[in-house]
Amino acid sequence: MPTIIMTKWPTEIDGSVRSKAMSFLQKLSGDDTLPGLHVEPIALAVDPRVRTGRVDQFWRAVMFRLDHGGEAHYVIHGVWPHDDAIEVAKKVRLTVNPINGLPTIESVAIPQAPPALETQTVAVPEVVTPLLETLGVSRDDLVSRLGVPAEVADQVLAARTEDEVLTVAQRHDGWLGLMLVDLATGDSVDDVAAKLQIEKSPEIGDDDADVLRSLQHPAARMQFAFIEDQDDLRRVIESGDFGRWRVFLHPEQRRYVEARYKGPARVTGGAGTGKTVVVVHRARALHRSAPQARIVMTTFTTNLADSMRESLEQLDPRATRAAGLGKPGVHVAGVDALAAAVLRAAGAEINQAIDAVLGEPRTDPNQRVPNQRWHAVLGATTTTLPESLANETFLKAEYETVVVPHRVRTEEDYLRVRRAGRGSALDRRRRKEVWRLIEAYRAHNRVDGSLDYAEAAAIAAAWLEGAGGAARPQADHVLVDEGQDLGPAHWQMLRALVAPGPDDLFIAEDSHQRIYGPRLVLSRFGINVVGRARRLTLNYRTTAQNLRYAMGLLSGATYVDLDDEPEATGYRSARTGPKPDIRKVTGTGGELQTIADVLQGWLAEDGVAPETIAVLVHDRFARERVVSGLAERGVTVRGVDREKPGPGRPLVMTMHRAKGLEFAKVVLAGVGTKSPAEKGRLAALDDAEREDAELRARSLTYVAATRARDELIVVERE
Ligand SMILES: Nc1ncnc2c1ncn2[C@@H]1O[C@H](COP(=O)(O)OP(=O)(O)OP(=O)(O)O)[C@@H](O)[C@H]1O
Repeated sequence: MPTIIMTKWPTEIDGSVRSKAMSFLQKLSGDDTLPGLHVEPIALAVDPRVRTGRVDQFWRAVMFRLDHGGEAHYVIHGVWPHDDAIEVAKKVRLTVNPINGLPTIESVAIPQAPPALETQTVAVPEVVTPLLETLGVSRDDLVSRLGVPAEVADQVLAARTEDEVLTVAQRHDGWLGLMLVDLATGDSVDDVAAKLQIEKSPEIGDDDADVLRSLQHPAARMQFAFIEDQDDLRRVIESGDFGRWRVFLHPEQRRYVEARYKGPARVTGGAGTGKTVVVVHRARALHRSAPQARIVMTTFTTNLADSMRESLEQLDPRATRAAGLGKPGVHVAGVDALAAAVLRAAGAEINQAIDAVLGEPRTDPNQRVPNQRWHAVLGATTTTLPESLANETFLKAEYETVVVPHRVRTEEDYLRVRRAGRGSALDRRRRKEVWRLIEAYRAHNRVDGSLDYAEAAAIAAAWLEGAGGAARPQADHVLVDEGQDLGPAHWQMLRALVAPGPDDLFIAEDSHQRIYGPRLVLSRFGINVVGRARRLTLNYRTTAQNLRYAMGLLSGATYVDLDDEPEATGYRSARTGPKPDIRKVTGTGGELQTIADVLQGWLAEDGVAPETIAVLVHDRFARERVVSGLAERGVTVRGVDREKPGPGRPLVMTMHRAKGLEFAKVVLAGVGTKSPAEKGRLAALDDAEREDAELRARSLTYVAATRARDELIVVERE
């Protein structure tokens, strides 16, 4: 039976043609000799492998036929109206690059347009050394080492700035475009060759078997997908632009999806580099190779867990959802929901685990402590501690990063515990005083019998580790997204959820986006990823201009990853667009009017779906203010809290809520301003705590700025 190999189609086709194309390809993959398919060569075509096929009376498919091992293989180039299809078919050619062994589809009769070297973003002086020359990349490197076609090499060598190289890169899909982006952003020729897994002298010719081999190369699979079954086919045809992640992985993404590790592994990468995509694909790959395996996919927030679950369903509707924690299939849940599931699974045995962590019972372990509890405790208890310690931020952090994970049950335990990683030193007298507040906190919780989130996770960990019995792992593979936001007790629980072994834990993280969790080092929790930590660098989401602005927000601060190593930067994007627009405004009125004007302008543009526009603000109060302020100015928007955003209106949400989401156009409001309450809170903190709070505030703005795919407007109050 013929094999179908799909490409990213260069033409836009609407739904009805798509379903006809689907039925054509289904028939083709069953029997390519069926007369109704009209699979025919084209006279005078530059490539003798080219064929056309009849999709319907009006539409034709253009494809390449390759014969190998007694079977036909069809590389589907696209679907066009009849006459256009014949024109395309005459000119198009599928070749193997003789230097790097990668496949290329080129249209021989259409000359390459010269690079449009002017861009609106950079003022270039008259005489400037071309960028690649400055970076030490020669024509010989490009042509003879990497296999860049000579005319493209000449164009990029003439380009003076990064944006000019990106303009050339944007004209070339697949490995060639990617190569140019990586070179423009400073990768060495060797780095590029290694990333794309290009061998020095691939022994590859140009017959059908060679072409097929080249189509299987990891770098080729960014553009070419071998179809295994009808579901695969449907996924590729229906995916469109936004569904490409389901099919065409970057070679590095593919590597981390397919790699099998001896123990925990970690992938880092800036916002939008496709970490979530890797986690979801990897979960599916593990599930496919062992359908009975118990796979857990988790992240910090419930909203993100929901969207990962949806992504898995889109990727593979047949992937089995586990019937619950500890059952075969894929179980997707936010990390705190996971803790709750463990507590439920433990039944009465949980009491021993509660005792191991708290040293006292809780009557209602499934109930969570209300948000304001530390506040209430501070209001009701006198203390001799200075304000820099007697505040909610310090006490909560001390409790969640020292007391709970160390299972400190008594004052004596607390006086002895190591407070590694905590900024403020505490002498014995102060420790006693802190412990008094912790006792008060626990006393409040005893009354309603509840646990806070950190306690619940630590108790879940204790039960899984075997408090009162043997260890009780509930999973074979655990995959974690947004790892930077998890706290110590979460890691204890995840470590205990799966027995140490091959592919036990896979973690995606970006320390630049740490907005919830404390700084911590994974090895303290028995999670050792040394030698298995990897990095993604290509941003798929946002334009190079937005990315530069977002990275600029981080400059000057120091970030370390979950291995305590400095976080790298060097992220790049293959897309270009307008520079972010920074608008200075005066007062709340000025801010609201500017946002209203921007939204009205965007809504008036053709083809803009309102729900792809978002206004991101600091907190719920600002959200409510913006929603009503815009309504007063005639712009109806939708304030989004925890629920799934609906269609039809621009959205207003907090920057925290926007984590993991993306929008075509984004307004960031309130950047650079702090409310009086926030100023007061920061002023009360000690230096270490304040520094961390400020780092997180920066990260929050970075998270928000990286939600914009195309356009970003930042409204700053003077
Ligand atoms: N191989 C790919 N092909 C096309 N699009 C991709 C690919 N990988 C990722 N994307 C797209 O890039 C965007 C960002 O991907 P994803 O959310 O996985 O990144 P992330 O690193 O988890 O981002 P963040 O840390 O900001 O949440 C998504 O729209 C995703 O569909």
